[in-house]
Amino acid sequence: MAEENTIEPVIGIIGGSGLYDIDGLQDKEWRHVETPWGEPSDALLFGRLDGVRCVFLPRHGRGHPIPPSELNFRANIDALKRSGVTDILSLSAVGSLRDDLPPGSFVLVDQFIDRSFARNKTFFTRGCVAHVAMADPVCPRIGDEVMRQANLLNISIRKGGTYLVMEGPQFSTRAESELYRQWGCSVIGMTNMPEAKLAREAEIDYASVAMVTDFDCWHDEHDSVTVDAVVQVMQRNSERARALVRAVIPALGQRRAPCPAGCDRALDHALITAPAARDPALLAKLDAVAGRVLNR
Ligand SMILES: CSC[C@H]1O[C@H](OP(=O)(O)O)[C@H](O)[C@@H]1O
Ligand SMILES: Nc1ncnc2[nH]cnc12
Repeated sequence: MAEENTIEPVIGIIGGSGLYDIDGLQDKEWRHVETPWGEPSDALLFGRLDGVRCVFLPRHGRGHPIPPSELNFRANIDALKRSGVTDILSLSAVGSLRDDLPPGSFVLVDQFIDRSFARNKTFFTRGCVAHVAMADPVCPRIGDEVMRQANLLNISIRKGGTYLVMEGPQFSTRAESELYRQWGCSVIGMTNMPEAKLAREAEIDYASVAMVTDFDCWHDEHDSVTVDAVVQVMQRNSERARALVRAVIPALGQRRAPCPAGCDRALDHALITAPAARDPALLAKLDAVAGRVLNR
C-alpha cells in the first residue's frame, strides 16, 4: 500500500448513559477542546491503547448533566474532528422494540429513523449549503471490525437493526412504541441523530452499538422502562461494552486505505453554494469539518 494514500486512524469513542470513561488508556489526559459551535458535552479524554491514538467523549458529560435535547451535537462532532478523529464508535443505551432483543442484547445498528425535532442537525447553514448522502448512515468497515472483535471475545451482537431516534426526554407513549414496532424498528433511543448525520458531514466514519436495557413500554410481560431499570441493566452491559471498546480501538487503529464506502469523502459531491455566494464567517467555522474540500 503506498504510504501517501494511507491514513493513520485516530479512534473516537462516544460513551452513552452509564459509560462516562474508558479504562486501560496510556498517557491519558482530559483536555478541553474549543469549537466554533460552542461547548462540547465535556472535556475529551485523550490517550493511547496499544499505541493507537484514541479520544473519548462522554455524550451527556461526566455525571450525566445534559439531557438529549440540550446536547450540542455539532460541538461534540467538531471537537472530535478537530482532535484528529477519523473513526467514531458510538455506544448507547436503548429500549427494545422486538421480542427477540431482550435486555442485555447488543445491536450493530445499520439504519435510523430520525424523529428528533429540537436539535441543530447540520453544519451547513445559510451561506454554505451541502447535502450529504445518508442512505447508508453507518460505516460498514467499522461494523465489520466490531463484529470480528465481538466474535473473538464471545460477545453476541445482532448485525443490523433500525434505531428510532425520539426527542425525549420523556419516554414514549404506548401508542408511539407500537407505531415504531409496526415501522419495523428494532430499538429506540434519544441520541444517535443528529450525531450520525453530523459525523457524515464532518467526513468521520461512524458506527453505533446499541445496548438494550429495557422493553420500552409495549411488552405485556415486562414493566415499562424506568431510569432505574436502564441504569441497572447498563451496569450489567458495561463490562462487555468496555471489553469491546478495548479490543476495537487497536483493531481499527492500524494504518489503512481510505474508507471503501467513501464515508471520509462525503463532501466530495455535496456542496451546492457557489463560491461567490458563500458566507466567509460560516466558512471560517467550517475549518475543521470541511477544510478538506473548502481549501482545495
Ligand atoms: C438513561 S435512559 C435514556 C437516555 O439513555 C440513552 O442515552 P445514550 O444514547 O446516550 O446512551 C437515551 O438515548 C437517553 O438519552
Ligand atoms: N425505552 C427507551 N426509550 C428511549 N431511550 C432509551 N434509552 C434506554 N431505553 C430507552
